[in-house]
Amino acid sequence: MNAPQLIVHRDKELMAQAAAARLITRIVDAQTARGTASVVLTGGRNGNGLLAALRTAPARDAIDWSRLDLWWGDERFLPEGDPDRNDTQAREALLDSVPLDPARVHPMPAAGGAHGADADAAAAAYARELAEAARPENRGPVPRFDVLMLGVGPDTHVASLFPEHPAVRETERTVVGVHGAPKPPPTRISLTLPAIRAAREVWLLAAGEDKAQAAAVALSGAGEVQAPAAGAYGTARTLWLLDAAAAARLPRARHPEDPTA
Ligand SMILES: O=C(O)[C@H](O)[C@@H](O)[C@H](O)[C@H](O)COP(=O)(O)O
Repeated sequence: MNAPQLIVHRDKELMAQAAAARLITRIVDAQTARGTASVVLTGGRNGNGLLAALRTAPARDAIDWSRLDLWWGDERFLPEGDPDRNDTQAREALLDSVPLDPARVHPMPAAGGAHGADADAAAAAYARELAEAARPENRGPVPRFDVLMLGVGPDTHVASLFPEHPAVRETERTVVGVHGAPKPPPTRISLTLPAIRAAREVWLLAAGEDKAQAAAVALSGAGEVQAPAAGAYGTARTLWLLDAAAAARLPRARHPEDPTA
């Protein structure tokens, strides 16, 4: 496992803008090298804040939007178009403003769709979609994700993997249904840690003082069942993008001087 890198920005607005700029560069590098790029989106305020910052970024259209694959790390299992769905919020923040290829945007199934109210069946269908997109050279039954982004919850959850819940213990499946989630809504779909760890780069987004304890716990050597964020790392890079408030409880040794102070 590669050691997490930490970057601390002055405040959450600057963190979102800097992370958006970083994502543009990463996508352009991948598209230049391989003709395509693949990104996994996260829900939540920090994730949507990054997408909104990307929408207004001056270099936004350096990205070839027609050659970008978008997946989700988790989804609230609600009807299509529900305002609380992560994909609804992502479309409002960015996706409806850029010329993506709809065939390359992969939302997780909605409640009341092909799988009715069965979140487990919906999760299995998304796992099949991922497996179908995988190439022989990929690590397991998911495609190569260039960047997989994860908001970090105050309890250290990432995606819809909550401390001590069954989904965080999954070692085989890539996508699971989540029931009884402590963060509403209770029924969700989530990538599992094995799927997350297949990504080249995993970026964890944590801004706000309500994330300070979670960052300190996750970066202190806690186990992944107790602190799922501790189990989120990439094959090439693991990057924590924080603001000063979220970094406030990190031990000095883990708290790089804020380069933007
Ligand atoms: O479906 C969700 O709610 C998200 O995917 C979830 O994992 C989120 O990223 C964290 O809870 C952080 O959310 P905030 O950034 O809003 O604190």
